[in-house]
Amino acid sequence: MSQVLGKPQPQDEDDAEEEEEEDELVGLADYGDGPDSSDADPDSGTEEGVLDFSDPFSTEVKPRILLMGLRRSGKSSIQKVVFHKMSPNETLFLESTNKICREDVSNSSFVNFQIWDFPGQIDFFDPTFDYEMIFRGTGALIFVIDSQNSGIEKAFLFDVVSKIYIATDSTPVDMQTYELCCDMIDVVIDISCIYGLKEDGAGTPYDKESTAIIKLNNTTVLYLKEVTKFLALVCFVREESFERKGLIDYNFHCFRKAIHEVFEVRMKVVKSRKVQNRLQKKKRATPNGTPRVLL
Ligand SMILES: Nc1nc2c(ncn2[C@@H]2O[C@H](COP(=O)(O)OP(=O)(O)OP(=O)(O)O)[C@@H](O)[C@H]2O)c(=O)[nH]1
Repeated sequence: MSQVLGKPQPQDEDDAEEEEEEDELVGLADYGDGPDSSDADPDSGTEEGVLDFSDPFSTEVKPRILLMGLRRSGKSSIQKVVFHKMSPNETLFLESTNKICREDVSNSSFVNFQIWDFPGQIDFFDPTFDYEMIFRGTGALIFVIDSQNSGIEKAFLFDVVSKIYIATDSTPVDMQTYELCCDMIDVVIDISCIYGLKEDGAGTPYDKESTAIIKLNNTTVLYLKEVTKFLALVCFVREESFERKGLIDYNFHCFRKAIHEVFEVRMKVVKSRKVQNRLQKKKRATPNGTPRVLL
């Protein structure tokens, strides 16, 4: 996470750790400082250069996304368009990446990971690289939305900053539907930025519960509801069902509660991991090499 200007600097290692811990916990509930890029030189042998993805004493264990592919195959473009709001046309002017770049993405409560961009010219199969590749599913988060009974035709749980959908129901996703949701998020987020998160925009049905409604046609309504400050549920609802909105709102209420519980568990896990790491470090050695705990 990048350093915050004007913030008093920690006095010692423990203070620094505590501050980092606080930052991470805050990061789960608030925006961080946005993406933080750094170049990692594979030859330098520094922390950034060594491709050690498994530091056992690391206090911050972030999932890592490795962008790998042929030269000029679009790795940097994906990163810029998804995380920096660069328009696809602008990627035409991107220069070739000539070293490994690492970026911390921590500007939302849910999306918190590192991206490593491996430039096309790097021979990833060079035996001097010590790496391990793990492909992990993101894990579906949509608990059961009672779509049949509530009249919801399609539901997405979005990270509103990156507009990545974290989860969706089991019906197929088509690009048009997805793009419509993204446009709606853009509009709602713009309005909420202008008028303050909990205020109505002029003529826009953005009420105090952070809800937005757009009537698409005679049969479907697009319904957005804020789940947390960073997550929004966007649903396509049949209009006749929307008239009985109580059931949808009840479903939403249960869903929101479950999501909040997930975050509470996550906060507890992060906190206990930090405590464990600190204990482990203290046990290791004093500055003169004497073990702190005499056996
Ligand atoms: N037509 C088309 N062009 C693309 C697409 N994605 C990226 N490009 C273009 O391809 C060129 C290379 O894109 P980069 O994102 O720099 O590729 P890279 O894989 O990071 O390249 P290296 O850094 O050399 O490894 C740019 O001019 C992009 O505008 C795509 O989906 N379609």
